[in-house]
Amino acid sequence: MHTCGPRLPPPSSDSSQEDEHALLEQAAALGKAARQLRALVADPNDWMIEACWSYLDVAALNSVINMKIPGLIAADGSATAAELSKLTGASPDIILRVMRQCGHRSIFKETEPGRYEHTHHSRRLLDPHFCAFMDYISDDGLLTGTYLTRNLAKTNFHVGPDNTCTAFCDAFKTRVPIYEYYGTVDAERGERFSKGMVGYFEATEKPIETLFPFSQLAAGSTIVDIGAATGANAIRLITLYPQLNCVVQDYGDIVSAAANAAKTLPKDVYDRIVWDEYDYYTPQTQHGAALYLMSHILNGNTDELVLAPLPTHILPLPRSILTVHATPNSKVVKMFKNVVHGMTPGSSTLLILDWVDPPSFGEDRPRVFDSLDMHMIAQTNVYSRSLERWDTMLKRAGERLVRYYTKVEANGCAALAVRLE
Ligand SMILES: C[S@@+](CC[C@H](N)C(=O)[O-])C[C@H]1O[C@@H](n2cnc3c(N)ncnc32)[C@H](O)[C@@H]1O
Repeated sequence: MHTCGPRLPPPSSDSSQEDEHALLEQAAALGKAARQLRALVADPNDWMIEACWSYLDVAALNSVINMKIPGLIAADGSATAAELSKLTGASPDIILRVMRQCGHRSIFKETEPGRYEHTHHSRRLLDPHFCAFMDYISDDGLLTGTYLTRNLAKTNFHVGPDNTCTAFCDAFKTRVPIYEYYGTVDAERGERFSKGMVGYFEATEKPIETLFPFSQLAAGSTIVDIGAATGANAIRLITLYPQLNCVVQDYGDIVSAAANAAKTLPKDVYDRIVWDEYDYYTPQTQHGAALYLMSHILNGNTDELVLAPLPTHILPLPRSILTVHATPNSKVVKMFKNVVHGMTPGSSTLLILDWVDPPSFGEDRPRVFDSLDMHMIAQTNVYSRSLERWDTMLKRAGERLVRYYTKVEANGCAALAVRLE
C-alpha cells in the first residue's frame, strides 16, 4: 500500500524471489493446517499438559547452546553423549536428558541410544547470529517470562506506565530499562543481543533493500542508522549501494563493539561509515541527512498516555481512583521530535522499520507476531501498534511529519517513510 509520496518509486523484486515467497507461504499454510489437525485430535489432557511443560523445551535448548553442543556435532555427522561429555566436561546424564527434550521438538535426532545428529532445524544453530538470538530468547526471554504474570498482577493486569518497571526489571532486579541495561550495565548481554537481532531479522524479515527503494537515493546521500546495534542495516545498504554512506549511532559501548567488528569489512565500505555515540533521547546531531533510519527501536519505547492503576496492595479503593497516578509518557514522540532537529524539510526521510499490528483475528493471527508482542510487553511494557496509532504518534510530534510511503507485510513487518513538511 502506498500513499502520496515524493520522489521515490516502489522497490522491485525479481520473479525467483516471488516464487520462493509463494512456496514459503504454501508451506506455512500446510504447517498451520497440520497444527490445527493436531489440536483437533489431541487428548485435551495431553494437549494442556504439553503446553505447560514446553518451558522445559526452552530451558533444554538454552543448556544445549550454553554447552556449545551444536558446533560439536558435525553438520553431516554424529556424536555420542560420551563424546559430548568429554568435549564439554558436562555430565552425560544431563546431556542425554537435554538432548531428549530437544529431540521432541525435532531439534537434533537420536539415531541410536545416546548418539545424536543434526536435523535441518538444529543446523540453524550453527549460524552464530541466529544462535545468539535463540540464546537471548531462551535465556533472558524465558527468565523475564516467568516474571510477567507477577509483574502484571501488580497493576491489576494493565501494562505498566513505563519501561523502568517491566517484568525484565523485576527479573534482573533493576530499574534500568532493558536496552539501556544492555548498553551500559551488562556489555556481554548487550553484545549477544546485538548479534541476536541480526540473526532474528535475517531469519524473519525480508532483506531491508526490498522494503524501500534505497537505490534511488542520490549519490553522496547519508543514511543515519539510529539505535543501530551492530549497524548491520546501514552497512548492508552501503555495501549494496556504493553511492551511499552512513552514520552508525548507538550507546558508546555498542558503537565501539560494532566498529571493532566492522574492521573485517572491505576498506571501501568501512571508509564510508561514521561511528557516532549518540543518545536518541537527545536532539539529533547529524543534520540534513537524506535518510534517518529507526529500525526496531521505537517498539521498545512507551508512547501511550498510560492509565496505570495503583498497585493492588493499596486496594480496596474505589475503582474511580485507580487512574490517579496516570503518567503521560511519550518517549516515542520525544524521539520523533529529536529526529526532526536533524531533518531538512522536503528532502530528508525518516524511515521507520517496525511492526504494525495486522487487523486479523483468531486462527488467522500471525503466531510469531503475537509472541513478539507479549515478549515486548515483558521486556519494555509496550504494546504493538496499529497503523492509526503510528500516525497519531507522528502527529503528536508536531503535525509536520507526514507518512508518504507504507509497506506492511502479512506478518506485521512494516516500513513507513515519513517526510518533514
Ligand atoms: C532492538 S535493537 C535494534 C537494533 C537495530 N536498529 C536493528 O534493527 O537490528 C535497539 C537498539 O537501540 C539501542 N538504544 C537503546 N536506547 C538507546 C538510546 N537512548 N540511544 C541510542 N541507542 C539506544 C540499543 O543499544 C540497541 O542497539
